[in-house]
Amino acid sequence: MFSQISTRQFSSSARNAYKVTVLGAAGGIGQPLSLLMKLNPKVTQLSLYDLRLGKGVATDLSHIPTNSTVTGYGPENDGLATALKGSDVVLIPAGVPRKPGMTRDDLFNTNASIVRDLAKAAAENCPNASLLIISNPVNSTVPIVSEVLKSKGVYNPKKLFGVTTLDVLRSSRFLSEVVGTNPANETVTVVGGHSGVTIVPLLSQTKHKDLPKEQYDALVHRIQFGGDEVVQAKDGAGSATLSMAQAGARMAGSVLKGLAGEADITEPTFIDSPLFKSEGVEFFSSRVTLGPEGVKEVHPLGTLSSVEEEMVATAKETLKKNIQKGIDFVKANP
Ligand SMILES: NC(=O)C1=CN([C@@H]2O[C@H](COP(=O)(O)OP(=O)(O)OC[C@H]3O[C@@H](n4cnc5c(N)ncnc54)[C@H](O)[C@@H]3O)[C@@H](O)[C@H]2O)C=CC1
Ligand SMILES: O=C([O-])CC(=O)C(=O)O
Repeated sequence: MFSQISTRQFSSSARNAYKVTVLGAAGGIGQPLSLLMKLNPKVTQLSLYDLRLGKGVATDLSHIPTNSTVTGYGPENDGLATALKGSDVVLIPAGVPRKPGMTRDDLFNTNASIVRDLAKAAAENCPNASLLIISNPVNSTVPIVSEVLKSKGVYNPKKLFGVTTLDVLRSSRFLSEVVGTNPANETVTVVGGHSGVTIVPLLSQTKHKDLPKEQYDALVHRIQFGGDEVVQAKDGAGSATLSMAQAGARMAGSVLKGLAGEADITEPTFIDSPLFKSEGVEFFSSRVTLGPEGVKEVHPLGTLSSVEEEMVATAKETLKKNIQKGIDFVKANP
């Protein structure tokens, strides 16, 4: 009897105990994100890696009395490989953030090789893990990871996610400010990608579809360029970290719920998507239902207003270039 119970506890289909690894765990996003993962009851092993301070952050978090062990690693003694081994979910917020005047694409030269190398390590040490990419520019770093995984023969498109959840959080918040409601009751689907015009909030699918044009235009602009607001307010000290940690923890929480077999877990996320592949857009963010194998269902965009149709068309053109840039980088710098 006892052995039956223990077997069931560890069977992969009904599991509720997961190893989550954060790469870049000592950074502005990494620290609060790691804290939030420490508070998630599905996480029983939290593994933190950074070039510096990984062990310090882990020791600090390890004093919180939740049901998980926390282990910190640096690059010495094969720390990255050890951090990743056996991971179910890997969150990647490693890399440099923007300063005022920069676009996310300006981060490409620095962050592309960081993400490529971390993806190689993930491919070698936890080829079945769900990988959640936060490092910018997301529109290019996600294709970088897919190319690396393909080159290692372990690419599973159902388990690679670009984290666009912050756009979803901002949409709820900013919409609620305009219409005077509780943001907790405002859900907005955001599709496309994660930068400027590629961020397309589908406000026509909310109950506030008749906003006056001026208000609507200002709201869409604020959602698309919400990141700039934080970059300017931080004045050279980085970009969104705390709201991003909340967004990353929500996305990771949803992926974990999907892995655990919970029903109807849906999030917008930037994935290897069938929606516009025939038009040459390999990755696209839309609502995705998450399940035990990762992506379970990719939802179509649904009915769009004519303005949204135009925004999606513009997003696709920019996305094609951003995606190709990532693919070309790995081809030229394997
Ligand atoms: N997807 C999204 O919605 C958002 C993405 N971001 C992006 O997240 C990234 C991180 O932002 P912050 O945390 O504010 O930056 P940060 O500079 O505060 O932290 C980055 C951390 O990454 C570490 N790191 C650098 N190279 C590494 C490597 N090879 N291996 C492991 N760790 C490494 C650094 O040591 C540092 O601790 C940036 O690229 C930023 O643009 C930021 C906000 C929102
Ligand atoms: O704006 C940035 O550079 C960081 C980011 O992606 C965001 O806040 O959405």
